[in-house]
Amino acid sequence: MTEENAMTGGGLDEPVGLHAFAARLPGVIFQFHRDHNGHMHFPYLAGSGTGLPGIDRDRLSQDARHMLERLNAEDYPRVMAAIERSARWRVPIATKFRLRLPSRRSRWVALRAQPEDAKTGVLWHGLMIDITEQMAEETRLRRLSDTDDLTGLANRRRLISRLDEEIARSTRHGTPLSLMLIDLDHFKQVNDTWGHLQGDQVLTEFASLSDRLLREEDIIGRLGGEEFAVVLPLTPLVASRPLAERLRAAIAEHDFGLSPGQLTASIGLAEYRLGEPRDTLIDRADQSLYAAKRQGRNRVVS
Ligand SMILES: Nc1nc2c(ncn2[C@@H]2O[C@H](COP(=O)(O)OP(=O)(O)OP(=O)(O)O)[C@@H](O)[C@H]2O)c(=O)[nH]1
Repeated sequence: MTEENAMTGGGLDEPVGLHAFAARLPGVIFQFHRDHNGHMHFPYLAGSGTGLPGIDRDRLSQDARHMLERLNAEDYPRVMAAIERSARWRVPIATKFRLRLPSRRSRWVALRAQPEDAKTGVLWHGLMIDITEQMAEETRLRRLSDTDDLTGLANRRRLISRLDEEIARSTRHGTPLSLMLIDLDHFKQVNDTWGHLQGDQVLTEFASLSDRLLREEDIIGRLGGEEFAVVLPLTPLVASRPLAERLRAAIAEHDFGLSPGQLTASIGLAEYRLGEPRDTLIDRADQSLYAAKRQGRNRVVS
């Protein structure tokens, strides 16, 4: 599109002014000013986004707080820090935030702005664009890539990432953390006797049974095949044992639609030792699990 075309309304001959053109943009362009006393306002603000309910352009031209007050509480410190960093080092702002609307719904907004020195402070030239739909799609994709297809539990990647987060938390605060590995016993026989589809059904049912029995803060995931893991935050070994025992008993008693005494599980436990690598913790839980299998299965070993 040539510049001349861009300045004509709907591609017709009638020319439109820059402001009318800006008002039609699917977003917002702005100038944002912060004076030496920290007062902020928008000397220029245009675009279709300025028509959002609750956004008063005239008030914003006097005082930016009218918009900053509408930022989601979680995002507010991050946005303010980005403005501060940009003002101090004259680096561009690139951030995103949620803007609360009067309907109590909120929209995700991406913001890019370039700072420059102004006599009275710092002046930014920037744009904002609504990215609510993209953020929803991103969340959906992340959930898909984090989830085990068959059982709907966290997959290995997600579980290991949550384990790493909990290890970091435990290291920082000195709080206890345990890891439980669960392996269904003789699962090959389930498949061989009842067929692979029934095997899949058992795995799904096992997943929802375990999910129901665990506490809200416990994180269960499927490591692969018939092996599962549970990250138990704020839980020392002495407290994880009864939990594992309850789970083991519930599995042994549950009717999976196979023959009686049908399905059992072996469980290995280990408590995180301050400073040990994540894989060492997994190895120790795995050794406990192996011991449970060796000792006859359908048991908990720590
Ligand atoms: N139906 C089904 N079976 C699976 C799936 N993933 C792994 N398996 C089966 O799980 C079985 C695991 O067998 P093994 O590793 O020999 O262990 P096991 O028979 O459970 O014996 P122990 O663990 O020693 O008690 C294999 O037959 C795999 O095919 C799955 O997604 N669906």
